[in-house]
Amino acid sequence: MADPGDEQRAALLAAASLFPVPDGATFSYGTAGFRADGSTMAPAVCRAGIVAALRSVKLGGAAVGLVITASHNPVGDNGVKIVDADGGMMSQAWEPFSDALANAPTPNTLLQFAKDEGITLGGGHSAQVLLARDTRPTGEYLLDVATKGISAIVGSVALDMGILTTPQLHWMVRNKNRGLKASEADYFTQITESFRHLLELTPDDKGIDELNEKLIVDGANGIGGLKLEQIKPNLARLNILVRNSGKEGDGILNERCGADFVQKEKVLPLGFGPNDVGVRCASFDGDADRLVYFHVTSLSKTSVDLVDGDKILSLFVLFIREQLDIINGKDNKGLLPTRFGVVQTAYANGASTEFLKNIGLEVVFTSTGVKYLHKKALEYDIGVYFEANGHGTVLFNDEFVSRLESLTARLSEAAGSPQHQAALRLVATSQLINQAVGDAISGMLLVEAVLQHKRWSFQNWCDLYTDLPSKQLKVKVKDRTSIVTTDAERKVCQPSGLQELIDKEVVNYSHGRCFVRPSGTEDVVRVYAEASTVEAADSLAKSVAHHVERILGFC
Ligand SMILES: CC(=O)N[C@H]1[C@@H](OP(=O)(O)O)O[C@H](CO)[C@@H](O)[C@@H]1O
Ligand SMILES: [Mg+2]
Repeated sequence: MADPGDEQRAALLAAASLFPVPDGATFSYGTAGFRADGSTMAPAVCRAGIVAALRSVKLGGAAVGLVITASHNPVGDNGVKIVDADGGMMSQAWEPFSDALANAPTPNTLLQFAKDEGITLGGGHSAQVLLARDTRPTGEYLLDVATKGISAIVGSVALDMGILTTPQLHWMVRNKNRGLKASEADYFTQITESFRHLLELTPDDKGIDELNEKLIVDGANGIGGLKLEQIKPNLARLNILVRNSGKEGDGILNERCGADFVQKEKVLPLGFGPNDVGVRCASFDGDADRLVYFHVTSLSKTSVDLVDGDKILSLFVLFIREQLDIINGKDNKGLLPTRFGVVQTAYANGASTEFLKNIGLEVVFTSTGVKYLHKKALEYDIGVYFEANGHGTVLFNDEFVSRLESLTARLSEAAGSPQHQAALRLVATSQLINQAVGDAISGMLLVEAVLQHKRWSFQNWCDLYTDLPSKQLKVKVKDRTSIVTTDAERKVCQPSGLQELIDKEVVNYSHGRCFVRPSGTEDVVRVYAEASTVEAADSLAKSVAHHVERILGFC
């Protein structure tokens, strides 16, 4: 009888030889998967398919996800990201293996890894991988490549879920493994229904004025705008207009539009202009996992008033805190004692952190990248996390949701009481906001529901606090990895002497703050500086960038 190991080895060799790794490949899983020019991605995507299938086998056949996307990057780029069985990012413990495999010429790395991990290939657990892609031109081809990689693990099944936003696929994987409804139609039903519930729970509902109902969304010419168009008719009390919608002929993906462009450049995306003054606008990135808001200002033709991830987080925090205070009283000793935490990164504007601390919240910091923030936020009953660039969500712990649901059932005897209403609002929030990952569409609906709840205009929201001026620079150096950081990337520990130089610069500036770190997605060192004026922030960033260039060697 043939050894099942032989069949497996032959399948791996066949897939690997279809997409040989070029000499000197240096793929790195990075902050958010493998990314590069789309035309060069096939070898890494094929191997990511193998990793995803192997991960599923390791997890006893639970569904794992694989998305073909390069998010906010230019249309010619593409990438691949693996979604773990809980709907979150792939376990970090598997990243070194993924790197090794993506850069390895033969399948031996995989067979050795499987052995080390105690995974029996062909041992009865078949793998299940759900696939999706965004709208990039190389997407269809790369999805096919990923399928071939998945098939190289004998007995595995690849399920193509279609063209989706990244958060939709995360949601599907999470739901499928929880035995819940997991189709795209189910996703749409859940978010539109919970949005409607939240609106029904708005206090003193007098309806809202026409201007506040209007929302213009910049879809980055990606998948998010297309999906939003689909659910628009089911969204009560919102008059949504989608621009850069991703429809044929509308414009190029992420080109001078989208959340990354608006947040970094602080200028209007294409398609927006003076006629939009006074209207609330939102912007998604290319795969719709980032969300920012903005206003067209009457002062300048191009600049925007930006509401970034930090202010979205602050709005969510105020809303949730209000509900918790109604249920528990200010001392948190009432019917539903709650561990409520807020997670940010070093890129959070200092004014936002101060605002959150001033209202008595526990704020913790992690390294850059959703995988770190998400993990931290899971430690709380309710954990809110956001990156300044608009990646983020609100996580409700399972045990807490059970307590919340039984409280809601108990309080239904006093239906309509403030406590019952507040508990129902929290339940609806936990169903609206994506529990697997940051999601521009569901995040936007929560923003809209909260603004209506508070009867707030965009300006009320903007005025929560004033962002400190900040500046980000990229420095190209010989080897960015020679920078090693600590304290959630806020301090440099290597090369020695660099932190002291940064400290010496910072003391010269009022409200000065500055840190440097190697990017996880680009071959650059990022410099971030904050100070009380735009000029001071620019100057601090420049001085520190010079030190980085001098010490690490400019290239
Ligand atoms: C300063 C910044 O915006 N960094 C981004 C960027 O990571 P870097 O490691 O900084 O390249 O891309 C990540 C993935 O999209 C995102 O999570 C992160 O916030
Ligand atoms: Mg994205």
